Amino acid sequence: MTEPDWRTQRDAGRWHVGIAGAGAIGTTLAVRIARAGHRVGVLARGATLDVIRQDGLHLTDREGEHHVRVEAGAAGELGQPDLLFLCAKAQDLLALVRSARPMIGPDTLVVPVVNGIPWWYFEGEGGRHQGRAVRAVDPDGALKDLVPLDRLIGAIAYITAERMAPGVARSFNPLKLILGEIDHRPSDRLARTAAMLTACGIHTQASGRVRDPLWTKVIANLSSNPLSVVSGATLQDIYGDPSLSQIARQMLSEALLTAAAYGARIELDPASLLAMGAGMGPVKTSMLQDFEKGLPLELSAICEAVIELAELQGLSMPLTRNIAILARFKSDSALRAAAGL
Ligand SMILES: NC(=O)C1=CN([C@@H]2O[C@H](COP(=O)(O)OP(=O)(O)OC[C@H]3O[C@@H](n4cnc5c(N)ncnc54)[C@H](OP(=O)(O)O)[C@@H]3O)[C@@H](O)[C@H]2O)C=CC1
Ligand SMILES: CC(C)(CO)C(=O)C(=O)O
Repeated sequence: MTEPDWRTQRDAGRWHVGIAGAGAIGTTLAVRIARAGHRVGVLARGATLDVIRQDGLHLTDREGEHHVRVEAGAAGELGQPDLLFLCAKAQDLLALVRSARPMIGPDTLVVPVVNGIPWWYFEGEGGRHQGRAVRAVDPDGALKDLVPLDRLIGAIAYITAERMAPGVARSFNPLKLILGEIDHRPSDRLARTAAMLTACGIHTQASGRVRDPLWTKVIANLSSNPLSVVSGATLQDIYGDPSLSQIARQMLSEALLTAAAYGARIELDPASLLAMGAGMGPVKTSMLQDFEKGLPLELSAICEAVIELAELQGLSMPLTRNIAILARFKSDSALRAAAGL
């Protein structure tokens, strides 16, 4: 994979950063980056766009309350930035990328900040499935066609952000990102991007093995998110209640076996992960929160893609599959009922 010409003057200068999707994560990133003096353009739609145009973006974080004015509009109004973050739920990503496509210029780095297994998982990894699509998240290969691979940077977000209203977010934990080239090579563009974001207060680590933290995050999400929807339980019960934690432990084992089959190095052992989860207290997972708000769930990227990857290795994830089916059924029924069907 060749690296496109990467203009070195960005190193010291003002970056042009695009944010597509102005929800919790997009607003948090946009505010921190704009506050640091970079040019930020936000692709938004509907009421969110109206509010951003009128009132700008608001973020409350550990450093206080911040308000910024940014460019906002449709892709055609925002130019082609140096760096474009894609910040949507997995099931909305394709529509977002279609809208944002004109923003991807010959020098634009594209960073999807989306939980779960990404569509590019098998790109640049050189394994026996090299180039294969992940059907659960990119059934027709449309994402692969729309985002040039040589512009793509993988990302894992360790951020907890909440969208309070259109254009308004809050985030009270440290803002952490892990970025990595999808073919795991070190690169200047990765180092410079990480340095720029860190200087904005988003502590960004450049990883030479981006699929390792990706699996770690997926495993945490997979062992708790669908189970939280099925049971209505908080993290403290999922990982701490004697019966529920048995299910979480078994799902954790299934996911760890799959990750190991792909050569992932997971830093956390199951006991520490369970203890950490139980210690998080009566916190609702993001998926349970989405379910309670009547929103679609990120089951395709967090569960179904992992089961697909397991099957490619001849592994089955029986408990995970059943919990995912139950969560999917519960979500689809609720969405149908809300639509009067
Ligand atoms: N929030 C968090 O703490 C964390 C989230 N993540 C992951 O990050 C990703 C983003 O999550 P989050 O920011 O919370 O999600 P939100 O639902 O808060 O934000 C998504 C945003 O994307 C916008 N959007 C979706 N489709 C389009 C489209 N076609 N055109 C324009 N805008 C669009 C939505 O627009 P509209 O305003 O119109 O609804 C919304 O503003 C998810 O995968 C999530 O799991 C990862 C770590 C932590
Ligand atoms: C808190 C945690 C890790 C639980 O899976 C999470 O990321 C989520 O709620 O989506």
